[in-house]
Amino acid sequence: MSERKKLKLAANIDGLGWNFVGWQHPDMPTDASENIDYYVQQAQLAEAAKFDTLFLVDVSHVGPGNIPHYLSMFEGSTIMSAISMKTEKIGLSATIATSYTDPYNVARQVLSLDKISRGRASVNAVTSNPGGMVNFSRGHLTKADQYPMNKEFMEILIGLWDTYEDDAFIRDKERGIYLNPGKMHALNYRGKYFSVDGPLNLSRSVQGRPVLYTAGSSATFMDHASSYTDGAFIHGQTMEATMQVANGVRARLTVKGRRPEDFIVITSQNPIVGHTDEEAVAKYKQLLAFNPKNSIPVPLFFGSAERVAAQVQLWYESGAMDMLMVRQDHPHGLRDFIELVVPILQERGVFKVNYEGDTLREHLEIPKPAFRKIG
Ligand SMILES: Cc1cc2nc3c(=O)[nH]c(=O)nc-3n(C[C@H](O)[C@H](O)[C@H](O)COP(=O)(O)O)c2cc1C
Repeated sequence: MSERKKLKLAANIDGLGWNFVGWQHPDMPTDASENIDYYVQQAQLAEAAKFDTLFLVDVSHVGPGNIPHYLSMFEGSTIMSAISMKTEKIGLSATIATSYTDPYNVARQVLSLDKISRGRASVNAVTSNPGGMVNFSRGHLTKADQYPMNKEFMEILIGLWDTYEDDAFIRDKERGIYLNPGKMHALNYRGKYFSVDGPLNLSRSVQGRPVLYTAGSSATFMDHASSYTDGAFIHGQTMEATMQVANGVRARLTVKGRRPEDFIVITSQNPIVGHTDEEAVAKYKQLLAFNPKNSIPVPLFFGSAERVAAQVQLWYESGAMDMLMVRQDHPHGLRDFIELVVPILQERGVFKVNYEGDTLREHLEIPKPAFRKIG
């Protein structure tokens, strides 16, 4: 365990929360999911608590039956760009669906976010629900196309981010030399779904490349995560089930000659925390009372701060997660976790007390990838 990095924390900025009723709470702005002031407030709260990154999960196809948050929420890279100007250290992550956009656009958006934020950008590149095909002029494609597209997408993204070598730009006014053209590389990728020549018109990231994640549960997801990404967002109903997926991804990393220590396994929970168990139960019941027709599952991380801190530590130490993503069920879910649980984790040496670097890769304790020639 000597190489074990500290626990990482992510705050999922989920506006109105992950249920149908949180928006009715008196302290929740009813437009929270598209309210810039609310997002900035949550981001600054997480940064003050030294969270490693912000996260925004996404949806590509909605209808009136979705949770209120999904019905009116910001697009990820747009809101993360705005937040980057109101924060200094915390990482920024948007989710994009590789089935519903072009890799050239995403490479450019995310590397722009990386430049704007001075090395804090990341992207969660998921296949998404096949229902979204109809919104993106891709009604001729099916679920069976999604992972092959995802593979091509990842290869192009990584390739485009290595368009320029680190020292490609000379920018010497006296000599009138802007670029060393020998250090600019085209991609010339030809796939079944995407065809991209490159080069991309942005210099290399200070963190090598923006951090790349994906999310899923299948064997194909694990193969893609272990081949291409820096981290994987997984889910399990229990700690044991989560550990099984985590270990599945780690085993594949090892087979491919990668170090699991250089990879971030992420799982999300919606903690409801109180000073005491009774206080947490009261918060949960308050949510239920807003609309008795809408039940909310009892959170897995639930109860007094001591109890929840012990759960977090156990999940982390047993390898079920490297990073906990905190989502909100209760409008004070993030604040309560920060005020009550984080100090306990810090006191036990599980979570850091200060940022030790500037880039997201430094926060995550994962290496800066060396430039790799493409094309
Ligand atoms: C933990 C987790 C998080 C996910 N987050 C998103 C998301 O934010 N947006 C989205 O469209 N799909 C999301 N998905 C769905 C995946 O993109 C994918 O469509 C689904 O998991 C099916 O693929 P699989 O069989 O490999 O799991 C998520 C899936 C998992 C397991």
